[in-house]
Amino acid sequence: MMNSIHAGTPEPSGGPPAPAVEARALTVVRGDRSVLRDLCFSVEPGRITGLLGPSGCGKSTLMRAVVGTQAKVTGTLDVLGHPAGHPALRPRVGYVTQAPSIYTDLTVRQNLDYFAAVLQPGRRHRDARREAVTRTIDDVDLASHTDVLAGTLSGGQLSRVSLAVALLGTPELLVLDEPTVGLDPVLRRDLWNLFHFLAAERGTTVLVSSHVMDEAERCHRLLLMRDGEILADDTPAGLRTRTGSDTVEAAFLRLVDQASATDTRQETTR
Ligand SMILES: Nc1ncnc2c1ncn2[C@@H]1O[C@H](COP(=O)(O)OP(=O)(O)OP(=O)(O)O)[C@@H](O)[C@H]1O
Repeated sequence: MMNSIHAGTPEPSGGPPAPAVEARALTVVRGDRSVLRDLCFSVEPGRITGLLGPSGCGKSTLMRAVVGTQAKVTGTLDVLGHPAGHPALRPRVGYVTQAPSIYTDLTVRQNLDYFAAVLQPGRRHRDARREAVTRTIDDVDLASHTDVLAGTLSGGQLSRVSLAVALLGTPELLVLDEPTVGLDPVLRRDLWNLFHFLAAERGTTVLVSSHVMDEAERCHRLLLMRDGEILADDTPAGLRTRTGSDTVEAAFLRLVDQASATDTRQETTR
């Protein structure tokens, strides 16, 4: 296994490590609506940050903004020390969308060979490419399926191929949009073990969205979203404690109820 520590390294001044992602007054307009409003948060390097919230609250939009594929973004959004979408970030950020983006008429290995060649073209990188392809197949536990056509894989296997593609360049920041949707409990557990391995052993910063609240407990830190805003930014234990709840799900529901009550009060005083 490679063991290149990228993030979490203290600043030369000895201060805390710089955030992997930092947003200030981040607003995104889609159609005629502000779907993210005035967000301020930072993502710790080398840790797993979960982005949680109900369907439509803006998780994918926020991830797209972080990887630089979202239009109409205003405010400040810095990623690994550059403005989001900066060309220097391309090899440093891995992104897995909800829909697997791989070629179904190629085998698992052919897909990875192809994307590895896009990342590191040329004969002189041949050995590095081969090493990266073997490493990522191993990471996602698909060694027994390397010569299987992607079109004949199950949904869970397909999403693991997508993840392997994102891991090819050993990204410092891995952005994962609902990677465990539709997976069985064993696969979900294996994927979460992989995320923890990546954070702990390679120093990878993982930003992962989910609307499954039990996955929240597996994150180091959580950003809870509701209707384009961040409702809470805390550790799972911190959220449970400050809301007096037994689970993150109960904490989230309590925060939603509080926010709804505030909204109603504001409506009635207008
Ligand atoms: N092309 C678009 N034009 C206008 N509004 C859009 C567009 N795409 C998404 N939206 C709206 O933006 C909001 C946020 O969508 P987004 O996909 O980011 O939510 P999400 O939290 O990722 O949802 P899910 O969990 O279902 O994937 C939603 O209300 C959605 O209706």
